[in-house]
Amino acid sequence: MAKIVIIGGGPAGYEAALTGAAYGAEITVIDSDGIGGACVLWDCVPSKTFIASTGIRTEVRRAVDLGINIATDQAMVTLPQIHQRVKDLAFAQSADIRSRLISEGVTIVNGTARLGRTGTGIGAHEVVATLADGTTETYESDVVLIATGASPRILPTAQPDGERILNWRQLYDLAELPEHLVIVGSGVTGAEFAHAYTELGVKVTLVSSRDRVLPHEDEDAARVLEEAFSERGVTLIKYARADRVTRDEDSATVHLADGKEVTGTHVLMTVGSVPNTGSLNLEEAGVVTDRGGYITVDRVSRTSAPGVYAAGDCTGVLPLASVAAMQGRIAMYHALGEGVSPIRLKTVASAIFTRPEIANVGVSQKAIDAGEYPARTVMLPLSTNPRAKMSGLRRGFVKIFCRPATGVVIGGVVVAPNASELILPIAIAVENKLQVSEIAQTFSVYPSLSGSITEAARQLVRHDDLD
Ligand SMILES: Cc1cc2nc3c(=O)[nH]c(=O)nc-3n(C[C@H](O)[C@H](O)[C@H](O)COP(=O)(O)OP(=O)(O)OC[C@H]3O[C@@H](n4cnc5c(N)ncnc54)[C@H](O)[C@@H]3O)c2cc1C
Ligand SMILES: NC(=O)c1ccc[n+]([C@@H]2O[C@H](COP(=O)([O-])OP(=O)(O)OC[C@H]3O[C@@H](n4cnc5c(N)ncnc54)[C@H](O)[C@@H]3O)[C@@H](O)[C@H]2O)c1
Repeated sequence: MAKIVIIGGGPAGYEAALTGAAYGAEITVIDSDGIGGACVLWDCVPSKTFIASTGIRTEVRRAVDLGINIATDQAMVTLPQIHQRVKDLAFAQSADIRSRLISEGVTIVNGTARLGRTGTGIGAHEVVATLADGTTETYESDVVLIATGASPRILPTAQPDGERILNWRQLYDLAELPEHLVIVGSGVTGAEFAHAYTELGVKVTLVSSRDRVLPHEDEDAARVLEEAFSERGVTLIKYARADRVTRDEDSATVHLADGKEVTGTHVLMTVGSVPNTGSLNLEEAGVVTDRGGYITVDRVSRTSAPGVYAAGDCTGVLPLASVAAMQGRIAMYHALGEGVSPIRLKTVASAIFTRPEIANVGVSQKAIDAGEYPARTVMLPLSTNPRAKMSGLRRGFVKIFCRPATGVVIGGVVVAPNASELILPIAIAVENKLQVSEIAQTFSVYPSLSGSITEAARQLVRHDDLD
């Protein structure tokens, strides 16, 4: 029976553990903070749970347009209750995953691990764990998987103090809503929290180092979100780099590189993450990292050291829970000699949980416009969709991209309140190389937002002589 030690119990680590156990391997997971990892305890799950509460206020705000008169200020926010719900849900999910691992025969160790001796062959590796009581324990294994995730990036001149200068993991300990929240960084994390706090009635200023929010996402989608933000009173400061952040008794100030200042009651730093790889003893073990400290892996999660695999955010491949989990499973298939398909990032679906949500899959519009992929494209505004009209939705669209000659779907974007759900048919089409005609011929419910997906596909078919 193969002995496998997994360092880190987030999606990469726990999904790998379940896969390895299913194939009969003897699995030990060593985790320092809690099973489920940062994903479940501090990042993805808490933020989406928090956003679910703010979504209720979104509906209240919109209700008046549909003839239901609820004053938004009557929808009182009970912040401690929201925070408690976030924490309870995160801990319950962590406990669920822990029980599942134990029931599958996985050994769980609470400790901080690093690589010890590495070599090739059976029992060639040692992993040294410092346990909660300060003692160390050494685990021998045939295979090691490193799945240690990442942590919020901290600017030395903007140290979070948990009171006025915050990272996103400290938000759920605030006793009261900020009066004016200044968010530094307009990536996905910054945009999601700008949305959430605005919906809770907080004045938000978003400091973006680039020309727009979501610089890495679809430009049309980012424009829709910017319009929605502007309508809800978010102040967006573009081309602004934060040099440092200072605080006094009841305010915090972001000092920008051009000399200007932005003051709020609180500052939230969302300036990216750094991999948790600094104290793993990687260099001595022959595991190569890049300059940012991310572990270099191939498409089956192998590192440069034989028998040592890595998966998830510590590899920097694509920091999503779904990708971390897939990398972890692939590592186990490969290590255990099972059939394995290398990871395909072009089929990954992801979503940004703002209002509207932004979801995408496959090839991007930017890559098509740059000539990297020949494609025919369609962009269908949701304003023409009957269900959208009935629900009073003014914003959003569906984009589908397909190969010019064959009509094979290669990507798409959905901007809609539930885009994270609506992207699935396009993701299935991309994964299975379906043609636009196959989506077009599929019955969608009338009236439904998904009708815009079949309609967009029909518009592409119409111009496609060969299908
Ligand atoms: C605010 C936010 C929201 C997000 N929302 C989404 C979303 O909606 N959808 C999505 O797909 N992704 C989302 N992500 C990304 C997602 O959270 C990550 O991609 C995911 O957590 C990566 O999983 P992982 O297993 O690599 O690492 P993690 O979840 O970070 O788990 C790693 C674990 O390893 C432990 N560890 C670290 N070092 C050691 C050590 N030396 N010894 C033992 N244990 C160690 C850590 O404590 C942690 O428990 C979000 C990220 C952020 C920041
Ligand atoms: N819904 C989701 O799936 C979800 C949610 C959150 C995060 N994530 C994952 O995490 C990844 C990282 O997202 P993120 O937003 O945390 O980080 P990011 O690195 O994508 O964005 C950070 C932003 O901060 C800016 N920045 C850096 N230093 C700055 C400074 N001094 N002043 C002003 N701006 C500065 C950067 O230019 C960048 O645009 C995402 O790409 C995604 O894969 C996913």
